[in-house]
Amino acid sequence: MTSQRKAFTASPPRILSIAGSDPSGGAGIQADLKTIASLGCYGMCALTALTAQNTKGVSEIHITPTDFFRSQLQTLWEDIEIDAIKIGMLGNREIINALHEELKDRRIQNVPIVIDPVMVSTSGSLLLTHDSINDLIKLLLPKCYLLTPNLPEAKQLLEHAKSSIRIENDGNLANLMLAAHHLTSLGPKVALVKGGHHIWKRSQLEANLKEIGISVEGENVEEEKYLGAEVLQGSWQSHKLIVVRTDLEPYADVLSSGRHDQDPGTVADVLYDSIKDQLTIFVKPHVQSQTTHGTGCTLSSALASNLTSSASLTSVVHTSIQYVQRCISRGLSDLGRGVGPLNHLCGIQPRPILQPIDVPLCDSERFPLCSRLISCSLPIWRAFTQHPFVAGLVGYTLPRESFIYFLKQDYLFLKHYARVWASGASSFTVGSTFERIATFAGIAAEMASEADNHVKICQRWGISRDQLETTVESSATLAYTRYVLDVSRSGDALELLAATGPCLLGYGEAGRWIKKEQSKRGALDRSSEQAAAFQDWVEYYAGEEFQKIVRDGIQNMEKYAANDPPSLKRTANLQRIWDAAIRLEIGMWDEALNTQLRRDVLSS
Ligand SMILES: Cc1ncc(COP(=O)(O)O)c(N)n1
Repeated sequence: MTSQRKAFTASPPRILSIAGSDPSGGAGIQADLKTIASLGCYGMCALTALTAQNTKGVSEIHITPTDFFRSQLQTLWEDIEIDAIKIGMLGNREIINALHEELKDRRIQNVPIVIDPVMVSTSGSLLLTHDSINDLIKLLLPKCYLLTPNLPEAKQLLEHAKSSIRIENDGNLANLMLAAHHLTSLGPKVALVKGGHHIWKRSQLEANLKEIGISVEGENVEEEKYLGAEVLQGSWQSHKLIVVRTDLEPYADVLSSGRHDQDPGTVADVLYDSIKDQLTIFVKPHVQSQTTHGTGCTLSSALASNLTSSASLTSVVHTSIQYVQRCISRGLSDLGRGVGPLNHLCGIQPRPILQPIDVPLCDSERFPLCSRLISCSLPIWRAFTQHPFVAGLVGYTLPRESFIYFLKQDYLFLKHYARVWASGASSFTVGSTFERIATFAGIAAEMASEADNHVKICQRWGISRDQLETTVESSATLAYTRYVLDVSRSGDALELLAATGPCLLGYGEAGRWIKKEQSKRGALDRSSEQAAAFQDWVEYYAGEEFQKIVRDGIQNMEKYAANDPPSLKRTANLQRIWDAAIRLEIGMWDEALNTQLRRDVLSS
């Protein structure tokens, strides 16, 4: 049982939180692990300290003995590859020095490190001794990719580092920008200074934006591009400057329990990316809430999780901020008697329409629609493209009967798919041009060639085309194919592309993922008939010919979207279709893995 489970394990991105424990579950490693899991990643932790605390405050702190702290890390390094690290409460100098030593390990040299410089808890307890701040600056900031202080913490760090820069604590955007910029000279490549302590009237913030040369109307307003935000561009003191606003209607409706009066107040965070020399101001509505315990922990672990995608830094930060905003707005206000925790798991309940973007597969600037659809479906997207069925093809541990079962069903599936494209080519709608007819008919023809590949693989086991043709269609195949046919008849071209996109893009990604995983394992024994058949399948989907079809498919979708940019409502509908198709894809693979159970009810 154990080894079988292991054979089918496809790990999601692995995030390590190095932080303290909060037994009330709102902050520290407890918040981190919930955040990481709800963003579709696998969370681990090494404890720097035990605290006794609840929603009202911290009553006691017990710092982990240094040797034991190091031992936790070494035990992880020697076994598990880590994709991102988040560092939170450190407690004292001994822990900082021990961590500094451990971070020298060559196995984690390229892992992005996010540091939340936790100094004082919301309730006022000291979580880092004063004499530790210089060590934090000297030993850990040079290792840091992304530092996430709030403005008072940023000010303290700069003062301890004897920076010549003086920051006022008034939330003025210029202060946030100066702080973010100067903090990167202490080592971090990127600094995100959180301005949540200062609540602006929207009109004041707009005046402040104007003062620094960003206008809210006019030429530098870039149209919303599926980002779920209004994006403005400009410059400040020779740095490129972007403003991402989610405080304006209709974006602000993401906070369903927030206030909806004229001016609910606005807060701003500032990011400085020293690699691009670019500042980004994230302006968001102030969420009227008493449930903010653990906000910093949650944001930094969301950032570490989202950094494992290949999204641009701006969209990683935007995505993470939006996640935290939602968790605060749905916070658990009556959990205890003090400051309640965020609702970390609200993100895995049915999603509101405007999810922020994040781009695991394609570039958000060149492919805004596809990257948006993928990022908003990320947990199920990963469950699909790295499904245990797919994972079983990496080392050929997938049961043979599951594979054959799937090929037979997929053969039927492809036939219905060809019908879908042919009907898309023949339907006469406003967008019915020769180009569209030719594209759609061309895709129908590609289905035939994919089906031929299935026939070729099946022949290895003496299964003929006739047998494939007479296979009984399973419930998962019926559900998926008829759903797509339904969309093709009742929807427009873009909806059809959203329904079929997961199949095309997902198989392309699965093929590439299997090859990548195989290359990590070194030489595989391909001498058995089974291994050869599995590998034929892998090579087909990872091969350049299929990958080109995927790229063309992405471009085709983007072209349709660019010609007739979907409104927010239509984008939300495309997302629903896309998500449904992913769930149906997962259903086909689930079913194939459960063939033993089905044998009695389906003739093969
Ligand atoms: C273990 C631990 N880590 C971090 C915080 C800071 O969180 P907050 O500022 O919300 O109190 C905390 N209270 N406990």
